[in-house]
Amino acid sequence: MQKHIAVLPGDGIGPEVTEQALEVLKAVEQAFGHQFSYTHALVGAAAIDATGNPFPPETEQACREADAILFGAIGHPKYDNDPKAKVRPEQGLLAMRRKLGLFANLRPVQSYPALSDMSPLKNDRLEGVDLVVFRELTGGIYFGEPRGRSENGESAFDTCLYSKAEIERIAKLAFEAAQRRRKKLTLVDKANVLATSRLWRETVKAMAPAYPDVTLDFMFVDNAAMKLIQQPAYFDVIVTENMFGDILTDEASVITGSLGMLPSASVGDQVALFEPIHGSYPEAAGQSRANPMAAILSAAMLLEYAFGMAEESQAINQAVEQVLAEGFLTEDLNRTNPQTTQAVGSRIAALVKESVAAKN
Ligand SMILES: NC(=O)C1=CN([C@@H]2O[C@H](COP(=O)(O)OP(=O)(O)OC[C@H]3O[C@@H](n4cnc5c(N)ncnc54)[C@H](O)[C@@H]3O)[C@@H](O)[C@H]2O)C=CC1
Ligand SMILES: CC(C)CC(=O)C(=O)O
Ligand SMILES: [Mg+2]
Repeated sequence: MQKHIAVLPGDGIGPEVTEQALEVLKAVEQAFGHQFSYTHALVGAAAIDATGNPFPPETEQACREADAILFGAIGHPKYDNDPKAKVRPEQGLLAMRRKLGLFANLRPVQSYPALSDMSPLKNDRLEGVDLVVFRELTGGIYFGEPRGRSENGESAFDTCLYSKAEIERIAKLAFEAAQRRRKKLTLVDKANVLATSRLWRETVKAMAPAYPDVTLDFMFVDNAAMKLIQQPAYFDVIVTENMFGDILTDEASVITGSLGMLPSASVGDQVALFEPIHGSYPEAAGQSRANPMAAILSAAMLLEYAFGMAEESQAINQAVEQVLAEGFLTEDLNRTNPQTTQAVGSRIAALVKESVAAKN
């Protein structure tokens, strides 16, 4: 099958983990006889350095012309450490999500038995953890206007804004996912305090009768943060607003043992984008120390969701599980004998090819 992928490596570890995801995609092409073409484009600090714009028009065009987008990560300390910076890499990420209409970010979380020693959670809490967070991605406090500083600079403000339509479109996807899974949906909010959360609760509750096979419950975000650690297997599908989903999923990554394990899919009405949930991890940039699995598992999600290639996606997931079982891992998951980013990516790519060759 011929497909076209826009590749946006971004900043920090973004390029090195994306390179490994590409190596694995090339292994899939070879093993399954597909032909993918790739267009590389700039985003984030790399795009600011080259063009002054963190999401330049050429990048937007490359995204719109693609069948799917593979994204690494953005962010650079020179902006993080400058509160007065006029333009920031993160604006590129937010603009990309908004302009491409990527309103739902699906973040699956599962426990891997091979990593149980790396998770701070006790083994009995890890059993059967298989949940997915539907994080709203183009609304809420990351986008609401007005925002800024008071004239005397002594105070600052942000706006959290949601419309019923924004809530309904992501809740629909979350209800449908719950129907395909264990039929349980949890809305995480702060409806005891926030007006936006009360709108979320009212809107999602009103939709529930259309999904009679799904059990819907509600949980305050502070309680959810605790429950994710105390009893993660409680959850099936979580739907939540932008900032709560952002924070809860970094927290949920400790279930697996590393932030370098969680992939995601950002979907909307047009082209979908696939990205690890982690950031640009600047401390490790250029050192081949970062875990490439979140990026590689994002490529597996791309194959399944954007191209309908379930078997190909499964081949990657199985190769990752095998590498986990072998203990052939980067330093976040193997402190005594760590492998490089590149070695782990190449091992997964080789296993994909071997597994397909063994079947033929
Ligand atoms: N989607 C994106 O592009 C995101 C970008 N950022 C940006 O990234 C920069 C750094 O932000 P941080 O808060 O430090 O978040 P981060 O996700 O880059 O790193 C936090 C910590 O997680 C671990 N980690 C992250 N990715 C890893 C990987 N692949 N392998 C092993 N360990 C990994 C490291 O211990 C690291 O110190 C900032 O500029 C921030 O704005 C942050 C989050 C998401
Ligand atoms: C700029 C941030 C919203 C990025 C982030 O933390 C994320 O998308 O997970
Ligand atoms: Mg985040």
